[in-house]
Amino acid sequence: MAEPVLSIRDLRKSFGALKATDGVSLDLRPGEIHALIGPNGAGKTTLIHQIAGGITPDSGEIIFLGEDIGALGVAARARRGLGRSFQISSLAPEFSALRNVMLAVQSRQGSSFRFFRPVMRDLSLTEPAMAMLERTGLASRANVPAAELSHGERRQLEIAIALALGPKAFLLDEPMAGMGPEGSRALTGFLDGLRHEAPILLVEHDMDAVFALADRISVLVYGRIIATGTVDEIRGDAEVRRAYLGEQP
Ligand SMILES: Nc1ncnc2c1ncn2[C@@H]1O[C@H](COP(=O)(O)OP(=O)(O)OP(=O)(O)O)[C@@H](O)[C@H]1O
Repeated sequence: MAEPVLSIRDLRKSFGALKATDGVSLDLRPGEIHALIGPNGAGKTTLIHQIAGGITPDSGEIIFLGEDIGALGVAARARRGLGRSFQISSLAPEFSALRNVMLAVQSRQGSSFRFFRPVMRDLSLTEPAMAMLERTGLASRANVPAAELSHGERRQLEIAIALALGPKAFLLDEPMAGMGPEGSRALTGFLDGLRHEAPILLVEHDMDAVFALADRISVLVYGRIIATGTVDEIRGDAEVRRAYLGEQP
């Protein structure tokens, strides 16, 4: 089997007496969507933040592309290709959608000197940025300020920005949240293709999306993974049904 792109080994994080991450190990393999599901407060977001670098684990390893990235900050992990889309605050609200993606393209290209060219006419930035907006279905909204985009459109913009950074893996925390049925369907189709570009660790409460997309699912309950398996294995797992799926109407 191919080497995992991302490997979490025995990760632990407590907040006071609360074990938010209690010995979590999981792999993200090339080409897969690995969904992380679990009840509210199970520790999904805390786990994603530890992988992205925003929260420091108490112990454990995070191996990305064969390298232990545990000591690196958020920006250094992103530069190595750990793409994420869950920080709406990372958008510049007054800038257009296009300009937001151009900033990401520019940061990927490095800080070359561009003092003599008006940025919006710089084709080396506008063309790839426009291509990302087209891929995420946002091209017709390219000139709209991020602040005026709908919630769903902002999620699309975050993904366009993540794509522009050339990720080798994606961390997506509830991309379907706040999307209508049509938006969820479109995003599901988009993510389906994206896995071949970079595997995706997907935190999602929308079970239709999870069951449609996931190659594997890990179920997190009280900071521990109680099961990892295919959609069929997880649906048929008695403990999972009791701890989580059974709660769903
Ligand atoms: N900074 C913090 N300080 C103290 N407790 C925290 C902190 N962050 C998270 N927690 C607690 O850790 C536990 C896990 O929270 P987390 O947000 O990771 O869960 P989650 O699975 O993402 O939940 P949801 O599905 O509701 O988003 C919760 O009990 C939460 O209250």
